[in-house]
Amino acid sequence: MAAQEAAVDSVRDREIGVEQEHLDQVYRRLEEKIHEAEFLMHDAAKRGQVGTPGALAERDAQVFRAGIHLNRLNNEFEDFLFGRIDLLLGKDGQKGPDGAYTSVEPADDAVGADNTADIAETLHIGRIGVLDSDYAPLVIDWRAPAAAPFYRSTPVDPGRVVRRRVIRSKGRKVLGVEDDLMRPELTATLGGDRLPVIGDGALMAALGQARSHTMRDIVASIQAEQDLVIRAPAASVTYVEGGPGTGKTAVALHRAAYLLYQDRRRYAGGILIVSPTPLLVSYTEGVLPSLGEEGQVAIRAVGHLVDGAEATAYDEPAVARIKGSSRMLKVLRKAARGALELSGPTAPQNGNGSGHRNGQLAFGEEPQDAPTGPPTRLRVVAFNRRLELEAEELGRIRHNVLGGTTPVNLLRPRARRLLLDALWAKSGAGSRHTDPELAAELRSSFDEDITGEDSFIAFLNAWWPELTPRRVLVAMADERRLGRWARRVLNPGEVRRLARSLRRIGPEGQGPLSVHDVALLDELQTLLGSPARPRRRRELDPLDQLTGLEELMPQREETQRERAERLAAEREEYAHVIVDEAQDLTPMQWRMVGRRGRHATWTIVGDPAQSSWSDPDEAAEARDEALGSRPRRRFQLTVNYRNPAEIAELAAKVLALAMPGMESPSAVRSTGVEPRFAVVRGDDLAGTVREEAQRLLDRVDGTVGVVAAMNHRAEVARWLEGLGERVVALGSLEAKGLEYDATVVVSPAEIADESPAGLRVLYVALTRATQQLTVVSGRRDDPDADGVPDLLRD
Ligand SMILES: Nc1ncnc2c1ncn2[C@@H]1O[C@H](COP(=O)(O)OP(=O)(O)OP(=O)(O)O)[C@@H](O)[C@H]1O
Repeated sequence: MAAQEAAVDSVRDREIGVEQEHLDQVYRRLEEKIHEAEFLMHDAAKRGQVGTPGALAERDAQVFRAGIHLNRLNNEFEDFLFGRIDLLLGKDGQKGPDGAYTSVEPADDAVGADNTADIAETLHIGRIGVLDSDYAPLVIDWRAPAAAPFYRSTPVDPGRVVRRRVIRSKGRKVLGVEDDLMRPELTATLGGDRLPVIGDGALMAALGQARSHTMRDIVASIQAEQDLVIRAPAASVTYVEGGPGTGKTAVALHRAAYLLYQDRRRYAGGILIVSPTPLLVSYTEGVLPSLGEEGQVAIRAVGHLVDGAEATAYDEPAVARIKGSSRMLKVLRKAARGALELSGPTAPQNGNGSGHRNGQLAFGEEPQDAPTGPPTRLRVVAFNRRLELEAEELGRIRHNVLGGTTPVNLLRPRARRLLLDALWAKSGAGSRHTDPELAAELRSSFDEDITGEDSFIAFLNAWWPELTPRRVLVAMADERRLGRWARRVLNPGEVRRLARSLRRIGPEGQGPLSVHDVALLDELQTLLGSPARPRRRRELDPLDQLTGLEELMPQREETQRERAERLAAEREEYAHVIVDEAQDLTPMQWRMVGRRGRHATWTIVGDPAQSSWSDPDEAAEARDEALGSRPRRRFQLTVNYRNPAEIAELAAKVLALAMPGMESPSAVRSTGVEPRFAVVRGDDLAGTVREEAQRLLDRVDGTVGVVAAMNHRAEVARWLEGLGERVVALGSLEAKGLEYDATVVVSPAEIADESPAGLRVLYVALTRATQQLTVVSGRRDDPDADGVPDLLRD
């Protein structure tokens, strides 16, 4: 027995040695490339300014890229090389651009009659591709077509793959190998020797690792059903559904990296990943650089999509429901136009006391001011005559201009023209000349006279100010006014709630916003429009005045980065939009996201069973509107890689209540550790929660998440003070998409009662742990003798 183990160990060591040799070769090759690039640079520098600026820049860029390459390999990638496949002879004998044979199916004579076969090709898979000096592949990029069999091959459908190997490495050192045999019936030889097979369970090893506060990539263990989604052609809409832990977020991120690799030019337009919470953004953000992509991908929380507006406040469910509903569109349309008329002549209001009597006052220079109402009369002097427009005429003109759907801020020139027309008619000067040319001349000098007058400019600024989205939102905080704009759309109770919630933004519009407010601001921006402004002149680019190479290096690096950042900041639309946790977007949020991908292709991942939006049908309708008639490809992910079976089973009880008939994904592993139920002693909820968190901290190496109802999260954070950085307190809605080694779920009943979608939110909370779960019941949970709360009993 011992001898057998020793033999296995020696085969393992030998195989590790084989992979180590290969990795050494890869690094040697990379260093060679760096040297080549450095030589080119020094050579170029010696020859001074012989090359054209373009050629120098190109060479310099090559050095720059090579430097980044090595830097990354040395520092960032713990496991640069992670896979290998040993393949039978292919059918067609064609090579792809990466030098590997591309056919998926084996040649007819690849396997002998006695079930023996020779390995015809061995490919190593890594985070980026490396070719040797003869352009033969040393490492194939994981996104290349030739790497697909590494993920797709299964014993049922092996293709050319005989042995699939996962290589564990750290920096330049190979630590271990794990093999799967795809064709166990074969006797395969490699270079005359029998093909060895080492251990199993590469996936299980990956899943068993402790969790940290940031997500890892899954590039070494992507599963076949996930790979299909990652590599799906980017035409139109790719729609992915799957239960908790099926890898939707991981797949979405890997897909972004794949798309960029596969068609860099097309996606130079940028990829936007929309995430539900800033917590999930910071959890996932690190994954892309490790996949070999950065710069072109923006990961943003749905509350941070509008520049200059960051959602920090939380709306109670009843308010969120109003703000998120597509009914708001009607209200906002009215408000965007109505905000011009605040307590004005055509709509007398209780108002904020209009200080403006006529056009002589300096009106509304600060559009950010709380609305004070427009002037009621225009007085000017033209051709030595005093001309006046009264409230009623002004109202008529405004009404006239506002007909149609043109954004309000873009209508100002039209309003100005109609004012001039009305004044011209008043002046009677039109009848003085019958000759059209003379009449036109007279008219234009009349216009010039008036528009040069300070009082006219001041009047126009006050009567048709440039409206900002915030200003309109502030105007909506007045309940009576909002009632008018929301007539027949919202009921009085809804108007009251909405107005009260908007008062949080304050009269200056600088108070905290919620995610739902941000979608309203974005809609208003579209309804109001931005008047054209003179463009800022582009700064001189140092590359345009290229002189010498050496001074250029540091400068160039900086300008490249700056330029990337500037482009990202200016970007309003993207070439591809990925929506994570798509089930949670409200109709108004779908509109906001939709505007950022009008010409984009889309990847949408979500799980209806985890929706915290109370009316999933309405949201689905808005989603369909945002996506238009683009054709959809649907995928389903079915395996839960996060939760052990013990936790998944418990969560399935809540799923059955929340979405009867909906199937749970099947858990891929089991730990033998059942969820634990704790009951609060006396009234000491704080003590019990703290104790359970401490208990779990002692049992796992990684993180512990404590999930409670939204309105208890601050309190729970205080209970956990001093327990260290591995433990985090979360509100139920913040837990979305995250995962921990262990979780404590505090009072399921409270979470479930929190909102109409409460059971689905509870389902989310119960599916966050990779190893252990404790449920703490309060009195409201009605626990039985074993501490199992009512909601989680059979
Ligand atoms: N093929 C895989 N290999 C290794 N780990 C995987 C694989 N697929 C998923 N995982 C891991 O499973 C966990 C869940 O993945 P992810 O968060 O992407 O799931 P999800 O479907 O978005 O879940 P939820 O809907 O609950 O947010 C992550 O830790 C992820 O790294």
